Parts: sequence; C-alpha cells; structure tokens
Amino acid sequence: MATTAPAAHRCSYEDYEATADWLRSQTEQRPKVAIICGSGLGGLAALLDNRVVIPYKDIPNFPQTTVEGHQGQLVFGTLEGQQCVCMQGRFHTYEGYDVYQVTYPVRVFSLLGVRTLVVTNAAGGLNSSFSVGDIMLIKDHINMPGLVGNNPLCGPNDDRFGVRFPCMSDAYDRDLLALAQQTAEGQGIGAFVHQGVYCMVGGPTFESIAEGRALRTMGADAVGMSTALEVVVARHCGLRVLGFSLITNMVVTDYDSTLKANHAEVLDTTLMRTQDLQGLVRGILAQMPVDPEDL
Ligand SMILES: O=P(O)(O)O[C@@H]1C[C@H](O)[C@@H](CO)O1
Ligand SMILES: Nc1nc2[nH]cnc2c(=O)[nH]1
Repeated sequence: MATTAPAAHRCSYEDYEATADWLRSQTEQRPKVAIICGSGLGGLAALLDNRVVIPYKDIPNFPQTTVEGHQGQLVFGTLEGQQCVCMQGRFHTYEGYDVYQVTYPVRVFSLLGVRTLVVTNAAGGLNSSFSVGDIMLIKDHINMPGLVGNNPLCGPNDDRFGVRFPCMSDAYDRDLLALAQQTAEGQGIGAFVHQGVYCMVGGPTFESIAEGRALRTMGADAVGMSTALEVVVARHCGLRVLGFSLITNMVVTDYDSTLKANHAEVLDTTLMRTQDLQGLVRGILAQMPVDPEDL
C-alpha cells in the first residue's frame, strides 16, 4: 500500500504573529515569564493571581493536548510579582505532532514579550543516586530527536527569530540554576534537589532495559519525552531557560527487576511532590529579576 508522509507544519512568521496578536486581543496581560507544565504538574497554574484562562481549542493555530495529566489551556496571571503565562498541558511528538507544532507556543510567547521560559517535566531517573520524588534541576540536555535530524530549527532559518546555527552549550541559564539551587536549600528541600542531564526520547514507549542502560552510559541522569525541543526553540529566539524534572519513576536497568514503568505511577508521583515543586518555583520567581540583564 502506498503511503504519503504527512506534510510538516512549518509555520511562517505571520502565523506566529497572528496567534500572538489574537492572544493580545484577549487579555491586557503582557507576560515576561512562560511556564510549561509537565505531566501532572499543571497545578502550578493555579498559583497565579488575576487568572485569565484561554483554552487551546480557541487559540488560532494551536494544537490540542491529548494526554492525561495535560489540561489544554493557557493561564495568564501574576506570581510573586512576575507577569506569567502558564501552559497547562504541552504537546509531544508521540501524540502525532511534528517538532514545529510541539514548539509552536514558544515562538508565540517570545513575540508576546516573554524573556524567560521555565520548563517542567516528569522524567524517569537513570542516575542511581536519584530516588522517586526527587527534583532534578536541568543543567544540560541530550536532544535525541534533534541529534538524528528531527530538530525544530530544520528548514529555512527566519533571522527575525534567531541565527542559523545557535549555540546550545549555554542552553540552561547558569545564574537561574544557581538561584534555583540556593532557593531549594533555603526552603530545606536541598536533600532531594539535584542537578543533572535530561535526555529527550521520542516515546511513547518507556525504555527497554538495554535502552535505559545505553542512555545512562551516554551521560543522561533522567529521561523523558519532551522539553529539549521547546528549549532549542526558546534559545534560538533568545529566551533564558530554567528547567525542572520531577523524577516520577526509576528507569528499569536490571534484568532481575519486576518493576514496570507506567503513566499512572508518573501521575501519582507528581501528586506527592506538587507542593514542593510549586513552592520552589514560587521562591525562584520571587527573587528573579524581570530583566535577564539584572541577574
Ligand atoms: O510532558 P512530560 O514530559 O512531563 O510527560 C512525561 C513524558 C510522557 O509524556 C509522560 C509519560 O508518563 O510523562
Ligand atoms: N521516556 C521516559 N519518559 C518518562 N516520563 C516519566 N517517566 C519516564 C520514563 O521512565 N521514561
């Protein structure tokens, strides 16, 4: 049977602008911080004051969420004096979206005036010193889809967003990372907050034992199915990035183990740590200068 590859949803500058203009027409809020909530972590949006909620289904050009634990709405509001927009639900390539759709909101946020992107995700722990419920501050990533050519910056470069060959050795802002670490220690949760390398894989399968072992050998501390693509696009358009992984399960790397990764466990663990993660984000925002130059 002949098959046709689906067309890539590569968007024009005007598409992103149309979405940003439409959002501006719906709210007078002008966020400087965008927060992408990972699986089960959408509760962060409930912390915002003066909330304006806009379902994805109403937003021109926006994809729709299809995964349990991802609500599918943008929430504008203020947190600790910072004007924020929260994505309550993100998009993943395993849902059938391409890399341009998954990262579409990031460029829209940049056009809205956002300067800082906070990414959160649920991830499987690979580092044997991690435990379920730990928080990993992301210090670097391995963009597995990008490494094999599935990068959201593939295609003609639009210089209005950024340069053709962006640097990724500074993807996760070192000053924000230090602020996050200090804040965690100040809040007395330093014992379960670590720094590490996040590896993005395509999913939706959890790792085989051999894959888990291979990823660990490559230098990954945690593995998940999101984040790196969003971060690549954010860095391309000059946003500074802070990232958190909640270690919701340990990746099985032992043939004698009877553990089996599953999405229900992922969501259960997010419930267990939701207060700590929210407190940490709140504490960081309270101390974070609005202008990146002031850090
Ligand atoms: O959106 P995130 O990366 O938090 O979601 C993770 C990866 C899969 O989507 C799902 C697996 O349980 O959680
Ligand atoms: N790939 C992957 N994604 C996850 N998201 C939450 N846990 C996991 C995991 O173990 N593996």
